Amino acid sequence: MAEQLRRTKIIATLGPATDAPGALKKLVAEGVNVVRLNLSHGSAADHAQRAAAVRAAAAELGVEVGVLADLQGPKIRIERFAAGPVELVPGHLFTLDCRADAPAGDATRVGVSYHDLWRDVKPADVLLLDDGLISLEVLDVGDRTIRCSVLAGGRLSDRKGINRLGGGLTVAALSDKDRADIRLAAELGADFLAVSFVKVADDIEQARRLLHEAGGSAALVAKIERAEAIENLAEIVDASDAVMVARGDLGVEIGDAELPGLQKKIIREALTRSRVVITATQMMQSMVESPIPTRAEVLDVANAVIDGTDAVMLSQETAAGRHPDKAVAAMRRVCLGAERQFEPTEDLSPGAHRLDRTDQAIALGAMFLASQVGVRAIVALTESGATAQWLSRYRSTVPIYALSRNAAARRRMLLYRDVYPVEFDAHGVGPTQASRDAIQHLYRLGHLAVGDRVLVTNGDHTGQGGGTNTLKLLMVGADGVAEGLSDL
Ligand SMILES: Nc1ncnc2c1ncn2[C@@H]1O[C@H](COP(=O)(O)OP(=O)(O)OP(=O)(O)O)[C@@H](O)[C@H]1O
Ligand SMILES: CC(=O)C(=O)O
Ligand SMILES: [K+]
Ligand SMILES: [Mg+2]
Repeated sequence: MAEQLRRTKIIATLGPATDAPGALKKLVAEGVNVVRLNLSHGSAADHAQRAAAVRAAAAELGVEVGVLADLQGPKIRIERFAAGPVELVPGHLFTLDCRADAPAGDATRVGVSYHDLWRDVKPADVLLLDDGLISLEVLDVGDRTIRCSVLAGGRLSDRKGINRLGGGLTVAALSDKDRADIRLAAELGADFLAVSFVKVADDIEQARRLLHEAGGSAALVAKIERAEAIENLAEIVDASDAVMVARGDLGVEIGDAELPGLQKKIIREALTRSRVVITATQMMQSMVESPIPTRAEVLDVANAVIDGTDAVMLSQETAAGRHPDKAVAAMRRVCLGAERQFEPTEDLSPGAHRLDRTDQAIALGAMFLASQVGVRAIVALTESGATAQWLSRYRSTVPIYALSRNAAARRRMLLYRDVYPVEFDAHGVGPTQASRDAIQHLYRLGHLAVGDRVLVTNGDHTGQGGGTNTLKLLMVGADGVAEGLSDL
């Protein structure tokens, strides 16, 4: 039997743990499709070096890997400790020092990045640190200091985030650092730009404008991690290319008990609006230390796959964990298992997905036919990747080979569930010949075999983005030469 293709895509965050010699290459070999540069940590030089290193590793292995740059956004963080991580003990006092010149922290106090924080909190507020692993209750607020009692303690290290339970603790949408980082993302040639703490569609439109001004062409990812983003979900999804269920901050802003329902809601909203969706944070958290995931983590990753996510993401597990490559291997294994055991059921009735464009209609036609006559694959000849995006919004079991000469488009398609981008240039031949050449190319690569039925989508004019307007049903003949078939 042919090796099972993995349909769900894997994103891994880079960091100190992936800087070790050979570490990146292992990660890529284990199946990472896209790497995330978290612009909340490290210098521009670190990110440039990591982007170059991952491209070198991918080239060496003969695969394509995309780069996602994740803006810090208006996240409030603690500053650094004088002598490494501290241990917070429940019931003990801990003070947040909001002065600009606060000294490096210790087990009793630490500075914060937002110097007006003391104006925004009041006694009895609960502050959550490190995505909720540690919590503090505000006792009193003095001049530039917030005195707290530790509710849930634990190890606290430099630059962890602070949220208030119930939300509402953030400053303006795009900071000066974010603006500089958008220019950095353009310089690095990032394939995806993730915008943190989005509240309204305009946050995405602003980021897109700044990115274009800087010469970037990345796809825009809206991180859904605030209460306001849930209220404005439809307009934000429409304004973005992809959305991320950013469970770390979302869980502390809205309460962790709401996460399962919100994850399903965000994934459904993304798919029906023809957008891509990433599920992120603490998916394999115990693997920061442990070489194997917990049962709960296995179920969590599998459930995200069953919910219909395009991609699952690793954060600290790969950025600062002890077993980055094992975390990727575990994710791959669990995704494959979930994909084997659960047959997606897609609603192909009219109205279940939006149809605004001809290429979307062709994609629906292809999916409907695939479900009726049974095909080995859908082959999409695509310039911009748009047809592959529309095809992949349906949850089916048919692999979609997306053939494009455009490397940037191929890397963007790396996030789409069920889509396998393949480099292919039709070299100016007409559409009929291009479809036949594409099938033979996939046959020679070993993706198709004699006797396979395939659906091909194409445009009347090859090399035109958004021009897909034809659908063909063909069979692979001897030597991979396509033949028509009259009987089903
Ligand atoms: N590039 C990096 N350099 C140093 N440490 C990193 C880096 N990336 C991640 N880490 C460590 O891993 C932890 C978890 O990674 P993650 O990317 O989820 O960060 P975060 O600060 O929680 O994220 P976000 O700002 O996106 O909410 C970080 O808090 C940090 O301790
Ligand atoms: C990824 C991220 O920013 C979060 O989960 O909060
Ligand atoms: K970030
Ligand atoms: Mg976040």
